[in-house]
Amino acid sequence: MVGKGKADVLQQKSPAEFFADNRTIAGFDNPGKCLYTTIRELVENGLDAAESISQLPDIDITVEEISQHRLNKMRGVTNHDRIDEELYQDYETEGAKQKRLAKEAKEMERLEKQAAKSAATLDGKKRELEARRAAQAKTEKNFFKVTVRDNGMGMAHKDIPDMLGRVLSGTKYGVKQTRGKFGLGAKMALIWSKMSTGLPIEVTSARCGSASISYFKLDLDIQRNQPNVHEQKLLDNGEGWHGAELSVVIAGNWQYYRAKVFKYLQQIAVITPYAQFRFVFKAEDEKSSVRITFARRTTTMPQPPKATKHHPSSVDLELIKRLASSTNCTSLAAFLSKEFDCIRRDLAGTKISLEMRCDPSVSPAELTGKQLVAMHDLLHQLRFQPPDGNHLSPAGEYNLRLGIMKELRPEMVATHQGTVGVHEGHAFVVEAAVSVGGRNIKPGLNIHRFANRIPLLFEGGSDVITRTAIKRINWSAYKINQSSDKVGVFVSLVSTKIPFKGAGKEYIADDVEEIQQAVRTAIQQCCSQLKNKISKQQAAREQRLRKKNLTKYIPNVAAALFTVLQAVAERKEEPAGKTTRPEAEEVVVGVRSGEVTEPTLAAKLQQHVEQIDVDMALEYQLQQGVTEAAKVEACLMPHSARHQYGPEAHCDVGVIRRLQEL
Ligand SMILES: Nc1ncnc2c1ncn2[C@@H]1O[C@H](COP(=O)(O)OP(=O)(O)OP(=O)(O)O)[C@@H](O)[C@H]1O
Repeated sequence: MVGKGKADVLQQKSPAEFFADNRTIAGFDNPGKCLYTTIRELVENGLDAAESISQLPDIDITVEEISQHRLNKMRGVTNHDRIDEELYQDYETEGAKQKRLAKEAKEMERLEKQAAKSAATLDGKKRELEARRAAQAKTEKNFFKVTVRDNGMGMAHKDIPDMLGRVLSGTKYGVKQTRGKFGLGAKMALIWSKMSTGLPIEVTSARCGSASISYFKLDLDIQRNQPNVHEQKLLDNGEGWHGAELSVVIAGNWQYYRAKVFKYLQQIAVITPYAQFRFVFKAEDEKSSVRITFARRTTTMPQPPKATKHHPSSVDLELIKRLASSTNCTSLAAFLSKEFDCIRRDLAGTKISLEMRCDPSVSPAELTGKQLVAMHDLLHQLRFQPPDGNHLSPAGEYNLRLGIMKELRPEMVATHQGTVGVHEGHAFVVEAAVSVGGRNIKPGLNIHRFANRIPLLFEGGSDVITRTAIKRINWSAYKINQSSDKVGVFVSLVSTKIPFKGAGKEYIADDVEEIQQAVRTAIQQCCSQLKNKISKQQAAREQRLRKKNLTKYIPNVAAALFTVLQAVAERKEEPAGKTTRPEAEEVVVGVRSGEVTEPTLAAKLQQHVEQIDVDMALEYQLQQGVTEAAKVEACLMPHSARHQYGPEAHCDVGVIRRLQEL
């Protein structure tokens, strides 16, 4: 008989244990990414909290570097001097150090020699070396205290331990557009803090109008998935503050991820220009500290998203069972019309019940398992109005444009907001902006992705927005060169259900046909608007170039012309049979009298070039068509009852009417 091995023993894991073991799923990969995701999760909670009470968000983010020595002090661990250096990983004998330095110098020398032969090889090698160094830096870790403070709705005292100390608990599970969704982010930051430093989270929070401020120091019992409160107290809220401040001490890597953190902050400032973000990085060495403020540029906030009901075609069997057992409705008819979106009263009252072969007055709680299965099938087969999307809260073209102008200062930008689409019974809206030019923009497509107004910075290659922009748009048809022009593509998707891949909310699936199509249409609409502007800009550029070229030759032409004219002027007699035109004769006389000189000729030529410029501009306008709508009445003197129109003067581009006094 084979005995049961240890591996066969049935074990169970709590959700907290599962996520602690599989941190990557939630975006907590390496120390650097953990620092980035912690900041992101706390900032997004702050934004959700402020927007839910229609408060212009004020978010303060502080990342404080903490040395191992200070961390040990915080943890109450005694700092010991090393007794035997050789036992440590970072130990290097003097000989080994010299050997390493010599090897590195030799490698550099070799690379430089290669440079003489082929620049490309050197580039490749350098990149290889940099990648190796980066990979090393990525896994290096330091310690940081991350604190995020907001002016949102705050949390009720009694709920704080569960909200922040129990994985998969939150207030954002309803059918509502929110940045948070899974009830996981802040807890993952705490789990990482427990795993990397062993320190608890500190929370200070007050609800609007609350006389006290709640303070908690707590951590999470990972095996039991339960909060473990170390300390709690109520402080006086004399100043009537509301909001939350969360603080965790975690391992991280600032050096490698600082660029990502700044990019994230810049992107979130683009999509939320009505928020103010103050970021401070306090380094151990004061010189390396950083302070950045992304100032609020508008006080116009999008309408807050509203909670809506489940659309009948979005519900699964389990959800129907849950709704039927928890509803307050006492009849099937009321249950269908009150618990679901888009089911008309008349349909719910008779027709659907009839199709289900059920009495409309039967209590939902009394429906049998089979009847619930029949209801589920039916709800997916019947035709209902799609959700109208009024509950969604896109950033709005105004905000999107403002954010882009503020952060990137492009030469031109076009925006478009698509109509409401539906995916699995969930409404969605796609907004897009395409910009050309601007500061800190690389040539090519610079794609910026947002989902429920969160910037997405990782896994871009698999995302529906990136793939659509790169593969499904014919940029040249819009006079945009996708490799040499500095193009910014901004696409924001809002929905009550974003098809994210993974709990880390890093990219949107590319397999939803409706979303793919809506993203494509939104980008194309922006491109069409830009095409017109780009054509005009190109024509103006060509014109400027032509003028520049003509102007360049004026001195030489004037000199040559003047030499010829001088020769003619010095001639005593005209050759026989040759008659000179009177205008030419006039010029020759001018040369003789000194009235026409080389500079006057040059000035005349310049005047002519300027005139061509004006004529061409007018001609261009004519080609574009001066439409009725484009005509503007301009009065050059006060237009009153004492005046009337006199005779009209017509020219190619307009009509001038003289005003006469009566
Ligand atoms: N700054 C805050 N202000 C008010 N409530 C907060 C704040 N931070 C967290 N909460 C509450 O705690 C809950 C849990 O937050 P957590 O970050 O763990 O998950 P979430 O935001 O709901 O979802 P996700 O995991 O998708 O981010 C939130 O649903 C919210 O109710």
